[in-house]
Amino acid sequence: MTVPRALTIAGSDSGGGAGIQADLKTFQELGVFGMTAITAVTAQNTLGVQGVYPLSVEALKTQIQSIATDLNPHAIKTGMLFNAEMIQLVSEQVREYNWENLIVDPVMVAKGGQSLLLEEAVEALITSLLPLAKVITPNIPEAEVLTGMKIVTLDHKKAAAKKLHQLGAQHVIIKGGHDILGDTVSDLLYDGQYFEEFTGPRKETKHTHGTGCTYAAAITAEISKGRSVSEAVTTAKSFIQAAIEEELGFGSGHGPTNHWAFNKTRF
Ligand SMILES: Nc1ncnc2c1ncn2[C@@H]1O[C@H](COP(=O)(O)OP(=O)(O)OP(=O)(O)O)[C@@H](O)[C@H]1O
Ligand SMILES: Cc1ncc(COP(=O)(O)O)c(N)n1
Repeated sequence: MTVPRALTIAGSDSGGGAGIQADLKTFQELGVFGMTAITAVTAQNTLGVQGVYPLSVEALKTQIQSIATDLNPHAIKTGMLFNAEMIQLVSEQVREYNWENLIVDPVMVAKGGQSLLLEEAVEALITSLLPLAKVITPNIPEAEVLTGMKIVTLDHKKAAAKKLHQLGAQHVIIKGGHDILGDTVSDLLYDGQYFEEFTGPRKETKHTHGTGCTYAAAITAEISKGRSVSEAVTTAKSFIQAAIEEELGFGSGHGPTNHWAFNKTRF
């Protein structure tokens, strides 16, 4: 039996709700062996980001090399990439190792508003990494930055998804967490031909730290098992819905989601 294996290239969140920690917990819950290449160490809790300590480009390069030359991941996810040099390096390595199952979560700012990607790195993300992505998972503000378009209506979302596809991403998912408030939250998937919506009930809660990381990690885990993008998003939506609904409720600010809720509801 082949053990599905996934690599996350992202920042460490000391608070455990987002970044590398959210990715590993999600991989584990979905039965996938997780590996990591860390871009930066952050000091965070539910109140915000108290420090960002990027690693050297050399340190990132060697981590990815170690994994690529021995452990053969079936899918690769990127999260916080911090600067243009790291984006350039990851793009080169994705090409060098012929990694086709690349899921790009274009992390830009944390919930509390602190920057996790330098402004001058956005161009590198668009020109170097986006064209290599099998799936890109921006939230609405990230999709606005990447496309230069204002997104309010469903038609705007569709136009932005088309533009991101034209820029080279094979599949685009524009997430609805930041949508105008309603009873439901809808994520829009575009594969270059068809649109598909994934909709669930909106939970009124402040405990949404790491929702984006967790969702993209669940998509990555399912793709590492050989699922189609649409199948992977279906599972990921159920995973994040359970993780938000069964909230853990600790921390004085934006608390983490519940990574074990999905399996608890199934068994
Ligand atoms: N209040 C909510 N209730 C139910 N589902 C939600 C809620 N908020 C976000 N989601 C879902 O969580 C996933 C992540 O969406 P969101 O738009 O919040 O991403 P994000 O902004 O990148 O996350 P993050 O806040 O971690 O940066 C999507 O599937 C979205 O539909
Ligand atoms: C290391 C790291 N990566 C990603 C996020 C985004 O998550 P959120 O927007 O929920 O704070 C984060 N806070 N920290």
